[in-house]
Amino acid sequence: MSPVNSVTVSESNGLTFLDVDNAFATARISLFGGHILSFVPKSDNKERLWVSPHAYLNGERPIRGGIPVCWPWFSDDHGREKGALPAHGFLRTQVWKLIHSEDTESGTTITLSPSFTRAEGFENDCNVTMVITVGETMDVALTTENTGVVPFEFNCALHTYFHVDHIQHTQITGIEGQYKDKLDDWGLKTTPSPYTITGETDRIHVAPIKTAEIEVEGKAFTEVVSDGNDSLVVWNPWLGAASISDMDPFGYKHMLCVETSLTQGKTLSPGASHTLKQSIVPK
Ligand SMILES: O=P(O)(O)OC[C@H]1O[C@@H](O)[C@H](O)[C@@H](O)[C@@H]1O
Repeated sequence: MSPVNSVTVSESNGLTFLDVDNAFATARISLFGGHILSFVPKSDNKERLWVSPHAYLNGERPIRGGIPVCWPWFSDDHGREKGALPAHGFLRTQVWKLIHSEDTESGTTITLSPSFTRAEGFENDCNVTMVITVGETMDVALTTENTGVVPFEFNCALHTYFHVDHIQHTQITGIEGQYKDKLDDWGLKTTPSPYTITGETDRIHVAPIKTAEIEVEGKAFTEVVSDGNDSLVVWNPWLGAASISDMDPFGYKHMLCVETSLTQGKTLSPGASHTLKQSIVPK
């Protein structure tokens, strides 16, 4: 379909990109992965997302940065041995379709859908759509609908890489309680207060946390509002970035993943649907 006036379509290295430019913000979306790469609100012209300068933007690998869509499993939680199936599922490495676009008084809405939702490790009938609204805030809603005759279980995440000027001057507010530490055999730990990032961090906060805020240099920068989640994941590879081929060794200084997630297994009955939402709210 032809998109609306605020959206420009371009191609590069075999990938198709949608660039949104409206009264409120600019944004960039790759149809490969249904992957949002940029959100710059016009209120302050500051980029809210981070994309690695070494990201593969040619369809060979998932894109490092922006908002990878994890579905129908999170990380390697696919029930087989690690590496047997792609980490974070198979939506972030396929080409999505543009279903609809619309300009409204409050922004531009783009609806995307993956080309396929059934693959090794997940053989169920369902529809997946993602509605992206680019306005004063960026709102992303990922809906999974069971169109089959048997229930199924799935997980998903909006694995957002937020841009921060410097990780050592960054603090997260709004997260309390315990988290599961992937770096310590999933041991349960107490969330630090203040919540700063001082080393490699890979945590699943298993609670339906609705609002978390990223503060940089003591000032609120980006609020992350979640809905339909059972967890919030916080990830920064720190010096481990040096061993990630599509990150540079110091890339960790300018990013922080705060991921609106389902990690505990959501069962959908036939006919039922679930929406995972993340809003990125500039402060
Ligand atoms: O390198 P990937 O597959 O994009 O994953 C990045 C990270 O994603 C996070 O969500 C996981 O908690 C980490 O364990 C993982 O390393």
